[in-house]
Amino acid sequence: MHWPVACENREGGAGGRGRGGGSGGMSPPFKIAVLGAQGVGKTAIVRRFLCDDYSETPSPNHARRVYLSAAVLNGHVHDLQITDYPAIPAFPGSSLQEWTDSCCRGIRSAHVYILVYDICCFDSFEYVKTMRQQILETRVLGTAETPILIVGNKRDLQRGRVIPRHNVSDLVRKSWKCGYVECSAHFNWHILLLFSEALRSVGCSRCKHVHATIRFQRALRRERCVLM
Ligand SMILES: Nc1nc2c(ncn2[C@@H]2O[C@H](COP(=O)(O)OP(=O)(O)OP(=O)(O)O)[C@@H](O)[C@H]2O)c(=O)[nH]1
Repeated sequence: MHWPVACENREGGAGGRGRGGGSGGMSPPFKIAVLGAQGVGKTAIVRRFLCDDYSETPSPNHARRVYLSAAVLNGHVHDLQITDYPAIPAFPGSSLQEWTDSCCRGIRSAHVYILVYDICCFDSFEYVKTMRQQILETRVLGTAETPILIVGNKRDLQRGRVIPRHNVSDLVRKSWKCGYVECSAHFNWHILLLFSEALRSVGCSRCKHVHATIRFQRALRRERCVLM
């Protein structure tokens, strides 16, 4: 199994362009929005995925960070735009609100939302609940299907879990009809899986017949699993 090892992830403003290669600029990037309460590990997850990097020092985000990467989906290279948003107080209810708050730019047109909570923090799950509800209520009209993936981070702190896993999983999968993944950015558990799930859900809503075969640029190495 081979995949590109060069890392071309770029960090910058929303004006960042897709890669010159990849899909050849022909198709828009898959836009992935990572949301969650403060300190749940959004940045840690994104950086672990893109750079295999992890820091124990909290570095609160006050602005959104946009990263570009790529994934091979069923033999085609797609640009990925992953945006790590700060803990926004509410999902913007209109385009105007979205564009007047620089933290929120681009959020309403994401193709998939990764909503992260800390399995040891009840309030962070409440945040996810609220955010999901607001996304469903306020998304851009005409985008009926809004893939949302719920992610429980800090799985390594399992002993401090505040809601039993099966309760959350049942609620999320059966009632919300969303995907659910638990991960640890600290130990790199299920980080690849969660982005694969996110991409799969975008593939499914964009193109029904896609049974996604996914390889990520740079994100797969050595001991990590290969998803085919
Ligand atoms: N034990 C453990 N700690 C984690 C994990 N992921 C993140 N952390 C820690 O949680 C703290 C917050 O992580 P961040 O990635 O900055 O969280 P964030 O959600 O981006 O925070 P804001 O930008 O403030 O919203 C840091 O000290 C991380 O080291 C994890 O999987 N396990």
